[in-house]
Formats: sequence, structure tokens, C-alpha cells
Amino acid sequence: NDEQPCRLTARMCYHLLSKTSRSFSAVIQALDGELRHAVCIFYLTLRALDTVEDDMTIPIDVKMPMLTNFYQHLHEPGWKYTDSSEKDSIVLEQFPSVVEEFGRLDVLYQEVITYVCKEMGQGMAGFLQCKVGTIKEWDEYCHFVAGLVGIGLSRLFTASSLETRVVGEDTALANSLGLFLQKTNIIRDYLEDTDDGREFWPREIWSKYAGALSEFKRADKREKGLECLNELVTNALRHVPDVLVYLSRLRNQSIFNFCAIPQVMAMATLERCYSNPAVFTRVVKIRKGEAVRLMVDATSMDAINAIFDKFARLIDLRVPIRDPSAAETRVLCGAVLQRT
Ligand SMILES: O=C(O)CO[C@@H](C(=O)O)[C@@H](OCCCCCc1ccc2ccccc2c1)C(=O)NCCCCCc1ccc2ccccc2c1
Ligand SMILES: [Mg+2]
Ligand SMILES: [Mg+2]
Repeated sequence: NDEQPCRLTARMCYHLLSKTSRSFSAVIQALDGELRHAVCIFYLTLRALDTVEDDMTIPIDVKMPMLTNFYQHLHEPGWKYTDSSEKDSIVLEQFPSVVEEFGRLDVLYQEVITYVCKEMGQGMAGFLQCKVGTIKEWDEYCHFVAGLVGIGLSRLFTASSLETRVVGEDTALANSLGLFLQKTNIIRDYLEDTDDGREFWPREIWSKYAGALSEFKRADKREKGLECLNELVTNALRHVPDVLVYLSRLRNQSIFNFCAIPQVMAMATLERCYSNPAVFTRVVKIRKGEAVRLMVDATSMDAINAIFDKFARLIDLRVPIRDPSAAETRVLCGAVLQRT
């Protein structure tokens, strides 16, 4: 669909989408029918909420109610927030366009977006002052900021009738898509987040290898850092079976591409991060050419299986013999390979 929307507020929404997301803008705009606009508004609503969460200049006692009440702004024409210094603050400043377009969506889509926005805001508020402790809390945080997105998207897919009921009802699988993406981002963004004083690596894991999360930046702590990194990558790989089952249930090509492309990008990123000391010195990204190759290839279940097999094999070949997580890493990589 390359027609340009005529309504100014709709054009503004696609402008905001392209400005605030390199990785999702194209795949959202390629969605069929009513889904394209519903998912665009869904994305902008949650990006606005996340911009509040990420803004470290907002005091916690001000931020808490902002997050838990945010969903109410979807019904307040003209509402906006102009005091954010974040990179995506434009979506808060231009929020009136999002509210206007939200109000034009089918009420089924509005209900899903409102529900996820309310749940995510409450979840984010709960994690404001405490850093992620146990692995269970890591899964809870990722559920709130990403798992709920997968669950909401799946309900939008079913509501649009482009996918079956089971896609919208199997929340466990939908949750796994979000956890796989968010855990990969958290693993990859170690340096950026620790430099910002933000800790998303779970204490239950890193405390086995260091006294403080920032220690891994030191060269003499590199070995321990790699063992911690490999345990986190192994934890993230546990979601791969669910991801593959979820993708195998999709029938609409535009929805398949929309769901599959971020997942293969995450798998490629995880493989690049595995046992890679560069994670502690710079942000590890897959090369542009490889990302393009993955995007054009990831359009069928056979292609997805081949791509996941390739990266599972690459990780399996690099498992250090004495790595504490080695056994589980090899079992998980083997499980991906066995599936074909
Ligand atoms: O600030 C940043 O740039 C990154 O923020 C991260 C953070 O603050 O942790 C973090 O913010 C999370 C809270 C806001 C969620 C925003 C979002 C993202 C993608 C969407 C895709 C479609 C529809 C709605 C969407 C909503 C972030 O953006 N992490 C990227 C991974 C989250 C992926 C969410 C997700 C989950 C399941 C999916 C299933 C299928 C297709 C896309 C999916 C996308
Ligand atoms: Mg963010
Ligand atoms: Mg955030």
C-alpha cells in the first residue's frame, strides 16, 4: 500500500512512525487493510508511553502517575506533553494527531490498544525504582514492555479477521515473541544502558560473575563478562521454539513478514553477541547488507527455519568448552536444528 493518506493527522502519524522507528516503520506500513493504520496508532501510543518511561529527567513521583494514567489521554483530544528531552519526544508533542486517528479506529482495535497501554503503563510504573533482580522479574519486565505488545498485536490480527482465533488467544506464544525481541535488545544494549545508569540485566545472573554490573566494562573482568553474556543469550534462546510455532500459524503474507522480520533480526543479533567481547565496548549491530538480505529472505516458514538453523549452528560451533552454560546452549541449538 503506497497511497498517501489525505487527512493531515493521518499523514502526521506516518511521519511520526518513520521518525521514531527504523526497525518497524517499513514492516508496519506494508501491513494489509485496516491493520496498517491500527498497528501504526498502536505503535505510536506505546512509543509515547515508552518515551515517558525512558526520560530520566522526569522525577519518579511525577513519572509514576504519568505512566499509570497514560491510557486515559487516548480519549483527551488535544492532549500533549512538551517537556520531554528524549529522542522520540516528537511523538508526545504531536500526540493530538495520534488521539484523533485513534478515535477513528474500529472500537475493537481501540479496546486492544487501550488495554495494552493501561497494562504496560502499570507494569512500567512498578519497575521504576527497583532494578531487575530475579530471572522471573526479568521475564515480568519484558512481558510488560514487549510481551504485551505481542499479545495485543495477535488480538488485532484476529480482530481484523486476517488471522485465525488461535493466533489471538494463545497469549503464551505471543508473549514469547516480545520476550525474544526485548531480551535481545537488553543483551545488545549493555554498554549504552550502563552508561545511562540503567540496569536491565537480571541481578540473579550477573551477580554470579561480578559484584556490580558495570564491572564487565573492565578488561580484567572480560572473561566473567562473557560467561554472563552467554548465560543471557542462552536464556533468550529458550523462546525460539515458541516463536517458530507462532510464525507457523500465520496465514496472511503481510502479517507473516511483519512478525518474522524482527524475529530473524533478533536471532542474527543474538548470534553476533554470543561470546563476543565487543558487547562490552560498543553496540553490536548486524551489518546493513546482512539485514537487507534477511528482510528479503524472511517471507516463508521454510526460509525462517533455514535462517534460524544457520544462526543456531553458528552459535553451536562457538560454544566455549568450559562455558558454564555450554550444555544448555548446545541443547537449545540442537533443538532448533532437530525441528526440520
Ligand atoms: O526507546 C527505544 O527506541 C526502544 O525502547 C525499548 C525500551 O525502552 O526498552 C523498548 O520499548 C518497549 C516499550 C514500547 C514498545 C513499543 C513497540 C515496539 C514495537 C511495536 C511494533 C508494532 C506495534 C507496536 C509496537 C510497540 C522497545 O521498543 N523494544 C523493542 C522490542 C519491543 C518489541 C515489541 C514487539 C513485540 C512483539 C511483536 C510481534 C510481532 C511484530 C512486532 C512485535 C514487537
Ligand atoms: Mg525505549
Ligand atoms: Mg523503555
